[in-house]
Amino acid sequence: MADKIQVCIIGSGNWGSAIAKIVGANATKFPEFDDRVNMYVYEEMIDGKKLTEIINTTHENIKYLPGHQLPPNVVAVPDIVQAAATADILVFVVPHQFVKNFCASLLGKIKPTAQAISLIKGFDKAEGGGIDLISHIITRHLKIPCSVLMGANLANEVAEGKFCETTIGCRDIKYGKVLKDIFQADHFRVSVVDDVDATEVCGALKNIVACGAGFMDGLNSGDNAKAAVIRIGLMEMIRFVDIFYPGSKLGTFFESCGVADLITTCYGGRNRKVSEAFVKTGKSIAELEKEMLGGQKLQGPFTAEEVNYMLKNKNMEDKFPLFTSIHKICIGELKATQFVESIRNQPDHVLSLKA
Ligand SMILES: NC(=O)c1ccc[n+]([C@@H]2O[C@H](COP(=O)([O-])OP(=O)(O)OC[C@H]3O[C@@H](n4cnc5c(N)ncnc54)[C@H](O)[C@@H]3O)[C@@H](O)[C@H]2O)c1
Ligand SMILES: O=P(O)(O)OC[C@H](O)CO
Repeated sequence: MADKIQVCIIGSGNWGSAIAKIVGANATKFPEFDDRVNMYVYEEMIDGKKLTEIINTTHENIKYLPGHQLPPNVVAVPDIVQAAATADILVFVVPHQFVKNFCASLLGKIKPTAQAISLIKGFDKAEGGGIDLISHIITRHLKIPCSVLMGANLANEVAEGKFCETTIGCRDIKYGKVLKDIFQADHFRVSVVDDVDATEVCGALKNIVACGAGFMDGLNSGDNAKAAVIRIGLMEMIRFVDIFYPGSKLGTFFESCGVADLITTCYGGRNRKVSEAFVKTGKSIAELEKEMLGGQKLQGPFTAEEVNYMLKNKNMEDKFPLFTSIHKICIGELKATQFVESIRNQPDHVLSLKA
C-alpha cells in the first residue's frame, strides 16, 4: 500500500467538493493510486454538527455542494497536517486569500517528494509592488513543484456530470500523465500543456472580466456590449501575459483555460451574478457575497484589486482600462454607469506572443 500514490485535496468548497467526486472515483479505478483520498475541510458547525462528521457519515457536503454524493473513499479531515502528511499529490483548491496560511501550516510537515497542483484562480500581492502566482507561492513556501488545473468548469455543472474540458499546466510530461489519470473523466476532458504560468494567469484574470460582464448585465446594456467586454477582456488578458510572462504561448488562450473559461464565467459564474446585483441593488460586493453565495467566496474583486496594485505601481493602469475600471467600480471610485465610457478607447498593442 505504501508504494501507491496518495492524493490529498486541500479545500472542500464548491469546486473542492465537485473535484473530489472525480478524484475519489479515479483513485479507486486506477491501481497506482491509494483508494483513500483525504479531503482537508475547514471545520464549521452546521445545525450543531461538525461539517467533517456530516461529510463522513452522509458523504454529502451539505453546505458547499448540496445534493451530490461524494465517493465514500473521500475522507473529510479537519486537521490539515494530518490530512496532507503522507500525500504524494496535494490538490490545492481553496479561495486564494487563504492559501498562504495553509502553506504556513504545512511547512516541513509534508513529504519532500510530494507534488502539488493548484486549482485556485487568483493572485496574491508580492513584496516590491508586483503580484505572485498562487502556484509560485506554493512552490516557494513548500519547496515542491506545483502544476495547475484551470478551465471552463462551473463546479455545479461538473458535479452534475455535464460535459466540459479543462487544461492542466505541467512542466514535466511524465508527471502530467499521472495528473491526467487522477482528474480525467468521461465528462471532464483534460488537455495537458507546458505553458504553466499563462494557464494560471488566464484562470485568475477571467474572474475580473466576469465582474465587467455582470456590470453590463446589471446596466441592461445588452448582449453586444457584454460581448465587447469579453473581447476587450480577452485582449487585456493576452496583453497582460505578453508583458509580464514573456515566452508564453498565444495558443494557450485557445485552450479551455482561456476563451472557454472566459465565456462560461461571464455567463454562468458567481462573479458575474454578484456584479449584476451590485449594479442593480447598490449594495456592497461584500454584503452581496454574504447574502447570495451561502459561504462561497468571490475571487474577481480581490483579483482586480491585486492586479491594480501592480499596474498602479508600474504606472500602467492606462494600458489596461478594463481591468482598471472594473477595480474602481468594485471599490466605489467609479460609477457603474461610467463603465462604457471608461473602456471606449483601447490602447494599441503589438503582441510578441507566438502560437
Ligand atoms: N466554484 C467553482 O465553480 C470553481 C470552478 C473552478 C475554479 N474555482 C476556484 O477554486 C477555488 C476554490 O473555490 P471553491 O468554489 O471550492 O470555494 P468556495 O467559493 O466554495 O469557498 C468556500 C470555501 O472556503 C473555505 N473557507 C471559508 N472561510 C475560510 C477561512 N477563514 N479560512 C479558510 N477557509 C475558509 C470554506 O471552508 C470552503 O471550503 C477558487 O480559487 C475558485 O476561483 C471555483
Ligand atoms: O463562479 P465563478 O465566477 O467563481 O467562476 C467559476 C469557475 O472559475 C468557472 O470556470
